[in-house]
Amino acid sequence: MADPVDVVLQYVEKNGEFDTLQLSKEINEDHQKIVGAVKSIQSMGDIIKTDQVTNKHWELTEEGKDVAKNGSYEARVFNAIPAGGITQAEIMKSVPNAKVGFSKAMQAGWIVLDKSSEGGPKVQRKVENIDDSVQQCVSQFATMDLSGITDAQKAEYKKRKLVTEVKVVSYRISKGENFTLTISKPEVDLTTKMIQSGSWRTKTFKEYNFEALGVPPQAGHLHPLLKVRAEYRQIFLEMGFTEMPTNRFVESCFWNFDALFQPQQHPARDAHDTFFISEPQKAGGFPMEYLERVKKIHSEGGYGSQGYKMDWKIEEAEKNILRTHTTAISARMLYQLAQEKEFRPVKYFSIDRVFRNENVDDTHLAEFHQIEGVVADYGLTLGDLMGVINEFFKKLGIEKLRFKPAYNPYTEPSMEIFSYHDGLKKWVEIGNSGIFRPEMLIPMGLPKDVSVIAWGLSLERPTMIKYKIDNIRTLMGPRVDLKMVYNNPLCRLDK
Ligand SMILES: N[C@@H](Cc1ccccc1)C(=O)O
Repeated sequence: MADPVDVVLQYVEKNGEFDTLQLSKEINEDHQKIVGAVKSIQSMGDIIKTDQVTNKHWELTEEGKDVAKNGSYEARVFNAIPAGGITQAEIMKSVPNAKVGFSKAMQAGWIVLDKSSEGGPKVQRKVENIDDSVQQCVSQFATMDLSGITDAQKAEYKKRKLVTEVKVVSYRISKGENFTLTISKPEVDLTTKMIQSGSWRTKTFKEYNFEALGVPPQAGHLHPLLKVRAEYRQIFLEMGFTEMPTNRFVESCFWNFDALFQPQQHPARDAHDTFFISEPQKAGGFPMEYLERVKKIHSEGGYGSQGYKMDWKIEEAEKNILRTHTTAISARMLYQLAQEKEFRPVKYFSIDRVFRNENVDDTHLAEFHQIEGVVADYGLTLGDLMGVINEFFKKLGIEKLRFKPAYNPYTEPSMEIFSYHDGLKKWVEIGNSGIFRPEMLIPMGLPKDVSVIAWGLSLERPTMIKYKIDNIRTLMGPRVDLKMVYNNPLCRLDK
């Protein structure tokens, strides 16, 4: 088409007043293009007057079009019934959306299910003729003349997704004070040429539009997991915790299992549950005196413990794996703490990735993130553990907690943490916790009257709940849609 700005001006000159939708129809041009022209004329002063109008009208959906053409599903069910009746299974096969059609036809009293007929129940016609008022009504929606159609019918067909109500914003245009047919488009850029030739002196320039939205900056966007991680980190920091350095995915069995008093025959150390590294296969650089004490507690016991009374082999401890929990880092940190001249109480946390050789499904991946909190101090008790955990979850807005006795090789007692999920209306497991065993702490060199309480949970579970994601593969892995990352809002865990 000619310049849409000219088209609009000519049209208003000819017609005096008009609606942009009317023009769009008449010259068969995209309405948005005309609206664009109107807005650009608007920006040049009072050339035209504009009034925004909101129009609503009904349109048939694809399904609605099908019903208008071929009849309602209930009529199609009715029509598909031969003189002798038909089984329900056959009806279901022969008509699209037969389930809906069947129940509507039953409701209308058009058909019956005759249980007494030979060879099993059959669907029979109950009346001779039907009047397919749905088809008639829906067809009427296409004509834009809705006389005789009640609001209840409109609501019903909308609910059945046969029709939709569409809103279109258009503009009524009339001449303004400074109406003219010949507007010269103002310049948008001051160029070198204009300066050199001096032509800028006589040109008009477009005014700055300070209301215009800027171009969204091409900045990075945090993934939902990272947003939720930032919130958890904030909570730990508020509670005076220090972050542990978790920058290693490859860990030795020694720190991942042995230091945590996990027996060498434990099933978690199996290739079914753990990823073993082939290159390099072995780790080294262990603090040997400590390693000897770990060996001793496993094989012979000590400090009142019987140990496992089994051979402890360094070959097992040397194996490199992908860490199965961040508790390996807690072990390293506690060992380091024990090497300091004098014991000082600490509160540590970490949030990072761990790996388990699991079958992948909607809620499990072979890697996920663990959130872990550890407190070491003199004389901590189970009451302290429950207290910190309550405090921690309170900051997340979770107040209904229950603890259930559990088993971990490295904690005694151990407790699973459950919280009442208001949406699911049941208690769901949200974490695991315990008091680290003396068999783990004393070989490290920590004083005997120091106890260490700890708890762990996954980052994925609260993130999925927060962002209403029900398949973990939407959140992690090759199927992640970057739009999901761009568009998801920042989070507040307690909201
Ligand atoms: N490491 C445990 C979590 C945990 C951490 C600290 C104490 C007790 C349990 C797990 O993987 O589930």
